[in-house]
Amino acid sequence: MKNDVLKVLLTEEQIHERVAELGAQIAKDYADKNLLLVSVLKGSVAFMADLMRAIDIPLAIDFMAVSSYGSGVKTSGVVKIIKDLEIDLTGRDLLIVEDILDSGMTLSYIIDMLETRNPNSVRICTLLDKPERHQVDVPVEYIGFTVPDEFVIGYGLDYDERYRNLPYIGVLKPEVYESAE
Ligand SMILES: O=P(O)(O)OC[C@H]1O[C@H](OP(=O)(O)OP(=O)(O)O)[C@H](O)[C@@H]1O
Ligand code: HPA
Ligand SMILES: [Mg+2]
Repeated sequence: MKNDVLKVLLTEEQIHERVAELGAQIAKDYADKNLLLVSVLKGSVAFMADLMRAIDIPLAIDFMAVSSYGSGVKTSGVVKIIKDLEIDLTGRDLLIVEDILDSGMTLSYIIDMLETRNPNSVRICTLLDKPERHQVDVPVEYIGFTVPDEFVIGYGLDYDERYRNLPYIGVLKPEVYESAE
C-alpha cells in the first residue's frame, strides 16, 4: 500500500489538529441550531467519525451513499444515489460532511436534492478542496485543506476501493492508475 504513495500531503497530526479546529468552529456556529451532520459515504467515513467527536454540542447524524468515480480517477459525471438519508429533514440545520470537493458534481447534486426536503438550512463542510478541478460552483462554508490537482488517497479516500484505511492523506503514484487504463 505504502509503495503506491508518491508523497504524504497531510499527516495524521495535521489532520487531527485541523479537525479539532473545524469542530470548535462548528460548535460555536451551531450552538442555537438543530444540527444534523449528513455524511456522504464512503469517502467521508473517517472524517465524519473524527469530526462528530470534535463538536461539543447536541447533534444528530445520518448517512447517504453516492458514487460517481467507479474505478477511475475522473468523475463519470453521473452521480448515483446508493443509499438515501433516513431522518426527516424538516426544520433541521444540515451540515453536509464530505471528504473532497473535486469537480463539484457530487455536492451540487446532493445540495439540490436535499434543499427540496424543507430543511432550515444546508451548508457544506469538506475536508479537502481541489479548486483547480472545479467544474461547477458550490458554496462551501468550512474547508479543512486546499490540495493541488493530484489524485489523493487515504483517510477515507480511495482509488478503486483501495487505500481508504491509510491514516494519512497522500498522492497516488500516477503509474498505479495509468497501468489500469
Ligand atoms: O467533486 P466530485 O468530482 O464529484 O468528487 C468528489 C466525490 O467523489 C468521491 O466519491 P466517489 O464517487 O469516489 O465515491 P466514494 O465516496 O464511495 O469513494 C468523493 O468521496 C466525493 O464524494
Ligand atoms: O483525488 C481524489 N481521490 C479520491 N477520490 C476522489 N474523488 C474525487 N477526487 C478524488
Ligand atoms: Mg471514491
